[in-house]
Amino acid sequence: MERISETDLILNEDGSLYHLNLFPDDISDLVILVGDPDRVARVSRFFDIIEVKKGKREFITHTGRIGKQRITVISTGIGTDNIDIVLNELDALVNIDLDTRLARSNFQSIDIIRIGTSGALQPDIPVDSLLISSAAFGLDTLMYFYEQTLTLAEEELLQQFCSIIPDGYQLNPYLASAGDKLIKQFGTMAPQGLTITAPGFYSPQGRQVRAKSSVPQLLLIVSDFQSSRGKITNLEMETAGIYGLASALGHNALSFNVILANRSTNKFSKNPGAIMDDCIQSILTKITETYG
Ligand SMILES: O=P(O)(O)O[C@H]1O[C@H](CO)[C@@H](O)[C@H]1O
Ligand SMILES: O=c1cc[nH]c(=O)[nH]1
Repeated sequence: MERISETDLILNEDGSLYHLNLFPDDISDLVILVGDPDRVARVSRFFDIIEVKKGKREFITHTGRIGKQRITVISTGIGTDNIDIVLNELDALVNIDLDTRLARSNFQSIDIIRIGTSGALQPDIPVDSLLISSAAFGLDTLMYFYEQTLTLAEEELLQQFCSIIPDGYQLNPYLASAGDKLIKQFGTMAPQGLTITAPGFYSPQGRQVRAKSSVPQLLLIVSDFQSSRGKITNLEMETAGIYGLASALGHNALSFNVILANRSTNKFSKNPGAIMDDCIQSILTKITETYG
């Protein structure tokens, strides 16, 4: 086993992880990821007890319990570049001895559940509904930097998707899937769909404000895509990175998308806060039924 150097895995002066500012005891093996730092407290207010409240930059962490189940909720901020930080540091907290800087011999897998917002692509997906990403195409570049193993079916799906991207679009998508275990446990809670993880909110999600888009047909092309695993249902900014890195590290991940916008009908939720709160509550209820 090789010792991990001081610049490969950086610790703060107190020995906590560089960005998350956490120690191994601060987290559960069941982790909820949210984008918005303010959403952390909106999740943890349903905990019976909060044991840990820490943070640094956009990475706010609360750990507590519902009944006997210990749960950690962490904000990632926006984008897969932050997912790189959060997933690697979470994994380090459970699978690296921070004193010896050696990987622990007893690998521990964690369950990672994203509760995020998203825009639907298909006209029949209602605003304010919940959707599970069965898999996600990453239009960002995060997983170019990690070894990925795809099943034959995943390779075929990725090929199908790549074949509809017009020449000149300079997109090189990757694909990553939800963890089988969590799909089995939570998969009936909401419709499942294929997600696009975009490296931005505006032109990378087909929005036209003032800057001219170089991919003006993006929304049309991805909404028309029909695959053996159905249509592409929604756009957001983290899921493919979470699925890709969770799988590379041996963890299970599942992404819930609270649909706030419908890009086909141009409708936006009239009550995004209340809808998110309802979704958080039903996911926490299912978590307690499943793990409790
Ligand atoms: O609501 P969150 O979890 O941040 O998720 C979505 O909202 C943000 C964009 O507004 C992106 O992070 C996107 O993935
Ligand atoms: O359209 C949307 C809505 C929420 N989050 C996104 O990334 N896109």
